[in-house]
Amino acid sequence: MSGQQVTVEERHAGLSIKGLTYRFDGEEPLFEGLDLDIPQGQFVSIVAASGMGKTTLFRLLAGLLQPNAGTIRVAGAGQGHGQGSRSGIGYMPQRDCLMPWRTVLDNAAIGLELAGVSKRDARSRVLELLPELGLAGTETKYPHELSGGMRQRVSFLRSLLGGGELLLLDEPFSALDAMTRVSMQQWLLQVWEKHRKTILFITHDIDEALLLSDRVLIAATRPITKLEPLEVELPRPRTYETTLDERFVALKRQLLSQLGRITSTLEGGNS
Ligand SMILES: Nc1ncnc2c1ncn2[C@@H]1O[C@H](COP(=O)(O)OP(=O)(O)OP(=O)(O)O)[C@@H](O)[C@H]1O
Repeated sequence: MSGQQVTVEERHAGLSIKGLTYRFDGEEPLFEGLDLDIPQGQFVSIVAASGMGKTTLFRLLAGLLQPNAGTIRVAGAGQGHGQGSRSGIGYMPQRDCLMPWRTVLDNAAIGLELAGVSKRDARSRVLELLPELGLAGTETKYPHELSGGMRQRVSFLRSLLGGGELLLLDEPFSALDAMTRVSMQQWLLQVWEKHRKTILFITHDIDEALLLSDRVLIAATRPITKLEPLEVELPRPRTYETTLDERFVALKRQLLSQLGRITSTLEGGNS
């Protein structure tokens, strides 16, 4: 596939997927001929029913699974298609997966160390960023000494430092209580507005998807052959007040109606 022509659109994409097809052995396909282009620096959320393959998509993008067909290009990442995990992508799973025996400093530094940065340089980069991420003074603490929100910030920092231009965030706030979740959304918006990485974000929470994203993608078919886009043209910077804006409410109504139509189609198709 390396000899394929690359279009201008693909060259400016943070992520470009062409004809992605994947099925687990002996199972129905989850993706069939899926195309997707995400411009560099956009914040995009995916909303899909449980079990449709969101986490599998992330594992394909991270190179942890290999597609049956199709290509995946990530700006700044190593290979587009092949064996082994893809470098240049930060992957933050639902649960923080911090190592309990490592301090905040050493947990956050590991992504850089794995990328070949010396331990000393990795640590000084982490120390530089801790205050900005609301983690000042936590460097010698262990994960069990932190709140859930703080653990997710450390996990995010590790992904930010270890990854390149694309961050994959798999329902990172789903295990947090409502108040912590709201403050983590504000926090993520501020960090993203400063660093402007391309973010692909999985969530089941419609308000969260609309508040954070430039575009929401909805999985409309099973197997997923396309993702229906909803452009979120709300001004930035956004705060929680944005969720009270009438334009936000109108988008939410539109998204709920799209989801309702899709759900009835999927249920009808599966019966
Ligand atoms: N290793 C595997 N082998 C076979 N089937 C699998 C494997 N991993 C996942 N699946 C199946 O693939 C489908 C998609 O799984 P996936 O975890 O990607 O869904 P999801 O959309 O992320 O779901 P959720 O929202 O519930 O987390 C599910 O039916 C799941 O049972």
